[in-house]
Amino acid sequence: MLSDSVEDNYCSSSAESYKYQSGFGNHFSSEALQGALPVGQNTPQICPYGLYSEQLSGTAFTVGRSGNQRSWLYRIRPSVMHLPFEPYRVGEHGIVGTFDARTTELTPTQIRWLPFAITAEAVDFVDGMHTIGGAGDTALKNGIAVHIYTATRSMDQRAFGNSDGDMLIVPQQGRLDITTEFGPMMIAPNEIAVIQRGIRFSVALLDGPSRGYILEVYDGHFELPDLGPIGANGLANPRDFKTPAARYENTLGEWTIINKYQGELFSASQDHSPFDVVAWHGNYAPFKYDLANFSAINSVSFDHVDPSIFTVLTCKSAHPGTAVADFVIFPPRFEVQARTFRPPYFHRNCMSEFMGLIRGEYEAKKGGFLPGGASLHSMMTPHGPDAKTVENATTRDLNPGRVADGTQAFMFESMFQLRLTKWAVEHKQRDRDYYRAWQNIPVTFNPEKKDITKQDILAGSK
Ligand SMILES: O=C(O)Cc1cc(O)ccc1O
Ligand SMILES: [Fe+2]
Repeated sequence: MLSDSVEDNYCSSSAESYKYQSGFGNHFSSEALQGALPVGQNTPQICPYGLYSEQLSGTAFTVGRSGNQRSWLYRIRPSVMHLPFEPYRVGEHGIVGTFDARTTELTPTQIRWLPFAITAEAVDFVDGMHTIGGAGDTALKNGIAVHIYTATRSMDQRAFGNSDGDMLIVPQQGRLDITTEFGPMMIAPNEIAVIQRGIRFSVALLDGPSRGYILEVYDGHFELPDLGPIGANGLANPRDFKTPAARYENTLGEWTIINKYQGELFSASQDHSPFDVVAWHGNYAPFKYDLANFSAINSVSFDHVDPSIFTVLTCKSAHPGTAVADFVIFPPRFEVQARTFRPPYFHRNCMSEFMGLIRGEYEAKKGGFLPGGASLHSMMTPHGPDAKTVENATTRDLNPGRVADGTQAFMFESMFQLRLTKWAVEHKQRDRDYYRAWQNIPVTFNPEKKDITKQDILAGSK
């Protein structure tokens, strides 16, 4: 038997400590100690090195083979060795998991938030998580939530596990060192991580005050979109996804497990590190992806292509082609379309569009939509480029050019109608003047002249 506290091969602060396995949806195998994975079976009577085997199911046992997800963890102690869960900060934490009239408010209006302020107080990733809005109910495994996190300190001997859904984390400021049961991973702004239901993790801040966005889905898992006529390659390529390699710590000490269950938080203490998984195998495992690896595809002739062309990951619903949520980005790229109104078009959508900005400027809104801020254009609510963008788009020369250089905006697009938390609706960073973005769009209609020129538009705007 290994004795407690003698062995500690976990050190997350140096770059060499991150080792990844490449691929999307693979059946991975990883061991931090050679020979720790049982050969030929999952549950030997006694596992190598005296480890315990534990299955983590990401889908019901009986889900068909192509969709079935589970992993086997070989750990020093089974994760059940903790004291009972007790309510944690009831009524105080910022998280919501049921989106009804008790917890949330409704408005179809266009909403924008200036960058969410990062508190000066010492707040870790869990305590710094606030729900902006969502739909549905975790208990029915139906719906989504959108959260913002702002954090100023690392989680200290605390691990977080979410019984309610999978979380897609989009850091906007500050690199995150995320220790997971499957091993450590580091994500920087312009990278994302997905941590699925039930997987415990702890977030350390590598660059001080940090901020980012979280998309949580209560059912299904994120997958790569089908490519159809695009062919076998392009958009997010499978081999650019990275899953951590096993790394464990064998330490005693007081740990707190915070469990999000039905939108409430519960805490349980235990006398040892939860990151004691020495080896694991399976296809239910967290992963990260660098958005710079996205191979963007778009029109090389004319017209603005729908933003679905930039889908990184999708969580499918039961309705083919209609997503519980898509994670879409607006990456730097060339723009070459001829005779085209190039920015995002005016739009009313049967889906909800929540957007955030990681860095730079978004092509449809040159001011007001800022890194660390957000916008929500709800189902069928009109939106589109602001007045300045419209003027530029209708009067500019359409040379080939670059769009969005140095920027990265993204959208969580969902089939659900979102309700907003009071926190979000009343937030002091809410931009009450957002509607003004569209008020000065000029009327260029002239029933006597079919072929309106740039000069006509410029003359009209004087
Ligand atoms: O800015 C938006 O609203 C997102 C968006 C972008 C785009 O290129 C086309 C449609 C659309 O809704
Ligand atoms: Fe839109």
